[in-house]
Amino acid sequence: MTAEKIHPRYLRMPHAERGMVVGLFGGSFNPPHQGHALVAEIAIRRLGLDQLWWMVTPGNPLKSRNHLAPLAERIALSEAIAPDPRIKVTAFEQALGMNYTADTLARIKAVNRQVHFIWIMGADSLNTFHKWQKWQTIAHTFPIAVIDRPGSTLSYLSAKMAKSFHYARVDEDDARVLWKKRAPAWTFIHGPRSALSSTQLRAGQ
Ligand SMILES: Nc1ncnc2c1ncn2[C@@H]1O[C@H](COP(=O)(O)OP(=O)(O)OP(=O)(O)O)[C@@H](O)[C@H]1O
Ligand SMILES: O=C(O)c1ccc[n+]([C@@H]2O[C@H](COP(=O)([O-])O)[C@@H](O)[C@H]2O)c1
Repeated sequence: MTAEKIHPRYLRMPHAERGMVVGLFGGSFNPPHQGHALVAEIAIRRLGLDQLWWMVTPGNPLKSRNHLAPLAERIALSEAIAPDPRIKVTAFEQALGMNYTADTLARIKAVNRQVHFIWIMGADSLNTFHKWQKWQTIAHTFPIAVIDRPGSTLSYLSAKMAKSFHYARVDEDDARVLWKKRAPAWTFIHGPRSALSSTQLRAGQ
């Protein structure tokens, strides 16, 4: 399926008002599942978000695209599963020709100087974060909230990112004011967990 089948509203960066706190939740969503919806719900509540941009990536640079469903399909399934009107499903990275998060965040920052952003990811992503392009730049761009995930609970201690930015860790009791912190700043949020994964769903389990 090609970009022409994607409604143009998904190819524009969502609009946020000045002063808003906006979570950026990037993912392959191949397919999206209730674990993603739970992360979004926890992030909205614990971080006090006005919006959460559910950013469906054209393709994770570290993953093979062999079994990647078309972007239009991942967008439609994300819309169907996103539980809250504050969630804005988007795929504007496709239109910008970007799939490196560092580039995306630089662009978001450049055009939204008055908005407060927080990058959101699951605990498994924290484990591999140091393999992302310009990962230290990402950590210096926006605060980061890591949501616990079964199997990766200890990443907040063992991940390379966690060690490198140990000094910048914020207690989860202060998650609601994370947006006020100057990056680097990150927190690890515990709460209800889901063991679901897209891999499992693709395997039909
Ligand atoms: N069950 C879950 N609990 C917490 N975070 C999750 C969960 N599932 C996915 N995430 C997070 O959501 C984001 C998008 O994940 P992704 O779309 O790759 O899903 P996935 O289930 O990990 O997929 P796959 O199994 O194909 O790797 C990532 O930051 C990931 O860490
Ligand atoms: O920029 C990178 O090098 C990079 C490497 C791996 C993952 N990411 C981003 O991380 C988000 C989660 O990806 P995924 O495949 O784990 O759902 C998604 O927005 C990807 O574009 C980004």
